[in-house]
Amino acid sequence: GKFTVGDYLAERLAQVGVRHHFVVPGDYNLILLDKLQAHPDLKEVGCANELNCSLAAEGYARANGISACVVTYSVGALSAFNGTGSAYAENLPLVLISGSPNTNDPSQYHILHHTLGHPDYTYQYEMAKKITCCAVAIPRAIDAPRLIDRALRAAILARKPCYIEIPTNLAGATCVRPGPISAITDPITSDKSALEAAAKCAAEYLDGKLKPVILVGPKAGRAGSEKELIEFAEAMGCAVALQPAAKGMFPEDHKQFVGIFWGQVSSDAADAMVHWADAMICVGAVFNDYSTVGWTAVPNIPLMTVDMDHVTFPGAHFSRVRMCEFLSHLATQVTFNDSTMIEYKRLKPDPPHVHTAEREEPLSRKEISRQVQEMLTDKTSLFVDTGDSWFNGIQLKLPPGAKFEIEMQWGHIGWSIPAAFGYALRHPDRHTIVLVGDGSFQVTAQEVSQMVRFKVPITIMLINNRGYTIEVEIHDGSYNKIKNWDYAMLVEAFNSTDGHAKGLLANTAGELADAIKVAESHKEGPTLIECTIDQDDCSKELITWGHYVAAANARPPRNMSV
Ligand SMILES: C/C(NCc1cnc(C)nc1N)=C(/S)[C@H](O)COP(=O)(O)OP(=O)(O)O
Ligand SMILES: [Mg+2]
Repeated sequence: GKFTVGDYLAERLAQVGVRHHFVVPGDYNLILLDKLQAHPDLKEVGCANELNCSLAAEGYARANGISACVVTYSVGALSAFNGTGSAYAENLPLVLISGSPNTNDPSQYHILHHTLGHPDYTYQYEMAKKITCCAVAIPRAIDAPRLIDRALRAAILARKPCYIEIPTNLAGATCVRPGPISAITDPITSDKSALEAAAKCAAEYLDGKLKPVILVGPKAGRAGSEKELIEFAEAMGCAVALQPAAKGMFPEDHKQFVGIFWGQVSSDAADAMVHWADAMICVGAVFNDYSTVGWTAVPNIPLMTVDMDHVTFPGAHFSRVRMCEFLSHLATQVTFNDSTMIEYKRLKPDPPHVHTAEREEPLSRKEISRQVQEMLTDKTSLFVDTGDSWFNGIQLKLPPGAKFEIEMQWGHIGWSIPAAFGYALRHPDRHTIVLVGDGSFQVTAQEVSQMVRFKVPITIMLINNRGYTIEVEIHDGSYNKIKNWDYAMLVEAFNSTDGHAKGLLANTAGELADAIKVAESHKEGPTLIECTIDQDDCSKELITWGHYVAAANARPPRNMSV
């Protein structure tokens, strides 16, 4: 048959590495879905709603490097904007694709369904521009190759989402076949002179410094620089601290790992090392209100920062220097200096004694963490949702090979359920485990039914503390209470007559241990374990962190009258 706009998009998505595309159908995108479905390399994954569809694509992009979410106009896309915002905040190239009205409708001033009820349908495209690095609306079939290629290349280079809007009557319109994919995927390498000048500046910055420390942030992983980071760190010989959102991006069993730097809620004396440093090399770091504990933990020495495509020093900036190329170049230039590791050996706290609860003891947060720690292997990918799960997850020690996924910049409660689903489809080889609170779970619970449908054996540790405990610790009120569900029963409901999920309840340490054994041998579908703990049984880190974040939120408005 004829080659169409939809076929062009399908071929390009397959060429950039997409193997599953996440969809919710609607009459503006049905022809497009047919074309995507027809591509041999693409597997269509239906989701229960467009918020979850976009969050599943966000999680898929973490596993695959790029993802696609296909929704219908307005009623679909406006929900998918939330997962797209997450992809923007988290530096993930999610391709948001939306069907849109027939190209004849605007000039006929037609009032159409799913729209705001007036004949101007450009509002979605205008909104999409704000939350993507490139937004295109295809006006004619002949423009499709140029605009689709532009959006895909922009997303791949910037590691940000892009938006492609395809009118319902263009998806099946005739289109030329795509040219070489290298035109889309070839990276922009560092400018040679900028790279050399930046390396020279680094030598000057480090010259004479006695106690350099490397601080790793979340963009180090997103830039695909984990290998070069290890090379650089080993050439330096110095302490390596990680921001919480970067957990898992540098091996925690590495001899130079000194813990998570998170101000007063740091782990393993990482804060002492950062405060002791006389030089700090920030690699992909993001200093926001949460990672600086309400601005109480902002480094106060001059920094050298290595970002995804530029490098800065006190008094210098170099554009078009790619992080991975700069780090591996520096690794051949720097002088080995392990003074910080010698000091760390003096400071490193002894591992805390962890109490093992008796089987009949009521479950506590500490006992859950102890048992989850024992679940972690080199095959584990651990997702931690917004809530005390952040703190419990970040305090866990990752064994070699274990991976960690967190959404600390966007922080959408419930993200972990669809995101883990999308991730696990791309990584069936890994054991995906989710740490999620009861409040978060209630936001996106429907996607457990997709885990049942696609037989994805994810283990969901649902921490039921009867409400929004993070919010309770920041600022309490009746709004932090939620209606309790029978979570184990809910999973049975998703099974209906043809599902194989397991829903288990653990009120005691023994029941949790037994439930984890069931989960580890259950491969036919997800296992949800509801772990009940007291509402105020939260980590000490959450209470400290919540106190400072609440203070930052409460800063009075500057006196504007003078
Ligand atoms: C309501 C909200 N944040 C505000 C919020 C509201 N809506 C969205 C989409 N995202 C958000 N972060 C948060 S962190 C709750 O404490 C989460 O509760 P839960 O999942 O139960 O975890 P904890 O009990 O450990 O806090
Ligand atoms: Mg809760």
